[in-house]
Formats: sequence, C-alpha cells, structure tokens
Amino acid sequence: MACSLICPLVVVPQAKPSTGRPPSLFPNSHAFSSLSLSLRLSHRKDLLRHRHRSLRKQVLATAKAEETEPLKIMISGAPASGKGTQCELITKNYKLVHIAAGDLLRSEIAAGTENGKLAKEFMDKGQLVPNKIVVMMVKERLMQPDSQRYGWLLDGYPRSLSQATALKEFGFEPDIFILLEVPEEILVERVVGRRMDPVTGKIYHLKYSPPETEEIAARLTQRFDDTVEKVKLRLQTHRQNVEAVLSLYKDITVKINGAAPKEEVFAQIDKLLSEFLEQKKSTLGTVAR
Ligand SMILES: Nc1ncnc2c1ncn2[C@@H]1O[C@H](COP(=O)(O)OP(=O)(O)O)[C@@H](O)[C@H]1O
Repeated sequence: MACSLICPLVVVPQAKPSTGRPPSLFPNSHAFSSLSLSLRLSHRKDLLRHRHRSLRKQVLATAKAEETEPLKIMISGAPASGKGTQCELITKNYKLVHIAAGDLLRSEIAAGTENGKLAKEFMDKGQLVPNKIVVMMVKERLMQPDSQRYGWLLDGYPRSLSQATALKEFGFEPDIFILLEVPEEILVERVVGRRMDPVTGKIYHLKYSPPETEEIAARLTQRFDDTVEKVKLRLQTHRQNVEAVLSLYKDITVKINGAAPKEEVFAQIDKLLSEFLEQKKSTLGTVAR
C-alpha cells in the first residue's frame, strides 16, 4: 500500500547523453518535454491526492462503524448467582437489550406452544432444553433490530459448547464474557427463598430482600424449578457445562465474585464495561487521527 502511494512520485528527470541524431522537428523540444513532465507530475499528484482522500475516507468510515458498533456481552453463572439482578442494572446503565434464554423459554411455556411443552419437560428435570429449540430461539432474538442497534446482554446462553459454537457460526461474538462465581451453599439458599411479584416482575428473597408490604407478600409466586431438589440438578448441569463454554471465550472472560452485595458486584461490572468502552474509544481515536 505504502509503495503504491509513494513509488510513482520517484520520477527524477535525467539529463540525456547526446545521441548524435538530427535536430528535432520541435525546436523547443526541451521546453516541451519539461512542460509535459510537469503536466504528468501534476496529474500524478492529483491522482495521489484523490487516492489519499478516498483511503482516508475509508479509514474514517471503518472507524465510525466500529465506534457505533454496540456493546455485546454474555453473562453466565450458576442458578441464583445474581445474573437477573446484575442484568437489570447493566441494561439500565448501558441501554443494552437483555436477552435471557430462561425467560424466552418461560414465555413459550406460558403461550402453550409445542416448543414450550417440550421445553418444560426438560426444565422440570433441571436439564438443558434441546438445542433445536434454544439455538434458533436465541438467534432470532439476537437478530431483532433492537438488539442489533443497541447491543445485547445475553443471559443464560450459551450453556454448552455446541450452543456456543452454533452462535459463533451465525456470526455472533461477544466483546466480554462475564462469569459470576458464588459458592454452592449460598446458591441453594438464594434459590429456595426466591420469589417473584407477578404484577411488577420484581424479584424478592424472603430473607435477604423481603417484599415491602403485606399486599405484595400475599401475591408473590415461586418459580416451578426453584425447589431444593431441582436446584441441585440445575447446579449439576451448570457444573458439567461451564468449563466447556469458558474454553471458547477464555480470552474475553472476566470472573466476578457474585457472593458480594449486589451493589459491589455491579460496581465491578460497571468498572469493567466503562473501561472497555474507554479503551475502544481511544483505540478508534488513534486509528482515525
Ligand atoms: N441456554 C439454554 N439451553 C438449554 N436450556 C436452557 C438454557 N437457558 C435456560 N434453559 C432451561 O431453563 C431453565 C431455567 O433457566 P434460567 O431461567 O436461566 O434459570 P437458572 O439459571 O437459575 O437455572 C434451565 O434450568 C434450563 O432447563
């Protein structure tokens, strides 16, 4: 590239030795040839200026596309590791589209679809729902215009190497993979006390984050798979798969202690994401300059 821009400029007029030929038909041939040379040089310069301008335009356009390319994050962790809470805080602060595989499946169940019926059989056993249901469901959600435009926060997917590979093949690659780590004893206690307000969708914990009023307390519901037996099965499934998924994203994985209070966990995630965005901006600044 550097050569195609610079080499043509190295046109040095050389004094020619006498050839002994008859005088030229053009008595002013010297003036003529230097005029023609300077015309050729100025044409070259125009051409180069034009090429340089269009190259610069291309670089700036690429930088701009990357600058406007939204954030793409995956978040993983065992059941009740706090993904839901952190996802709420992340989406609020970074305006990303939250895509939770478990929520997508629960909507299928609620809508009574064939996929929903099949998915429930696996969810009841704390097992992974077959890829033929989950993969397309997540892919379609990621392809929606809002996810493409604002960026996404993918929660609970991928949970196996094959899910991760499928997504990669569709061209979806995250910028960062966050793993929330929490000891198992804490997880079981969190799951069993977890309740949801069906009116607001807010998640409570009977001991650690109890409902504000008696009225709310009376209407709280428990997820069908939030029982001691089922959470143990879900934890086992998580343990079996997490390492394989991590192997695909090891270069962009950040492990965060999810046993800390939720504000502290978010402070760490917030720092991570804002530093990532800053770094991306300064890299682009260097390219565009
Ligand atoms: N990516 C996925 N692949 C297969 N099954 C999934 C996936 N995500 C969720 N599920 C099913 O939905 C259940 C609930 O998932 P989720 O709502 O993320 O809660 P948790 O992470 O607490 O188990 C899982 O136990 C599993 O059966």
